[in-house]
Amino acid sequence: MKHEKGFCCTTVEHLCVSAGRTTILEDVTISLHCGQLTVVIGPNGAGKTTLIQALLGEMRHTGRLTFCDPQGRQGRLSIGYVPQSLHIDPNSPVSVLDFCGAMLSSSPVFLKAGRKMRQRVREELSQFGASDLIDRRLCDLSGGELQRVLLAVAVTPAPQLLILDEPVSGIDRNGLQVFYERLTSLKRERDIAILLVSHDFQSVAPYADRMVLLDRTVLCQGTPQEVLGSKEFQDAFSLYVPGRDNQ
Ligand SMILES: Nc1ncnc2c1ncn2[C@@H]1O[C@H](COP(=O)(O)OP(=O)(O)OP(=O)(O)O)[C@@H](O)[C@H]1O
Repeated sequence: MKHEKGFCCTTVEHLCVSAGRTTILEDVTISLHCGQLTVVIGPNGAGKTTLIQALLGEMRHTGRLTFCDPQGRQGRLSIGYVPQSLHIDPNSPVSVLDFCGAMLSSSPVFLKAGRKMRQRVREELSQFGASDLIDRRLCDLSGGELQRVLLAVAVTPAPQLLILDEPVSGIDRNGLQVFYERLTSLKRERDIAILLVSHDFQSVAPYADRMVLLDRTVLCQGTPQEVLGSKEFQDAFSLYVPGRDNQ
């Protein structure tokens, strides 16, 4: 049965991460709805990257991460991930086709993709305006080009949750808008919950459905307007806003 859009939900409950005696994240509770873009913001060292690592299971944590369908049944959560950057050997001969083919088929990267796989990769890349990159070497791509390729791989097949860590570095203003518009189409057409960590909260705000202000714990969450207008936001970024009570 096809579910109604926006009704599936990934819930992060009471997530805590410690390193030795240091508590990096404490009691983080967030709901991430399918078809919505949730943007996590916070000052440097707030724990944004740690949150992503914990959600990906790369960092030990306590708390629960659950996925529920519209009937409230718990299911297995599939996650797609686009990292902030990827270290690629500048001499690596691996092409975009080699990389995507290996990711989509789980074959070793040295096995050349056949005609069918080439067609499939081209189709996936075309949805992100990246089909012309198919024969380029990965190491020759710009930051923005690489992000598009990684995004195409991360959403094939469509995960329930897509996590993006600061994917805008290396992308200019125009590229940034196109990128956010692509995310908007993605969440609508594929009904994916998207979690985006961003420093550029002003640019991303018009595209965000929800915003979470993090600093060790969740200080504030709600619509972008609610969060960006909150006292917690002002305090976290030490802002003085003329015309309002800054006490
Ligand atoms: N493995 C670790 N052991 C000890 N401390 C850690 C570890 N990983 C991160 N930290 C500390 O946890 C805090 C949060 O780090 P994190 O990188 O998650 O923050 P962030 O919000 O992503 O920061 P930025 O915006 O600067 O990238 C920092 O003070 C960092 O030094």
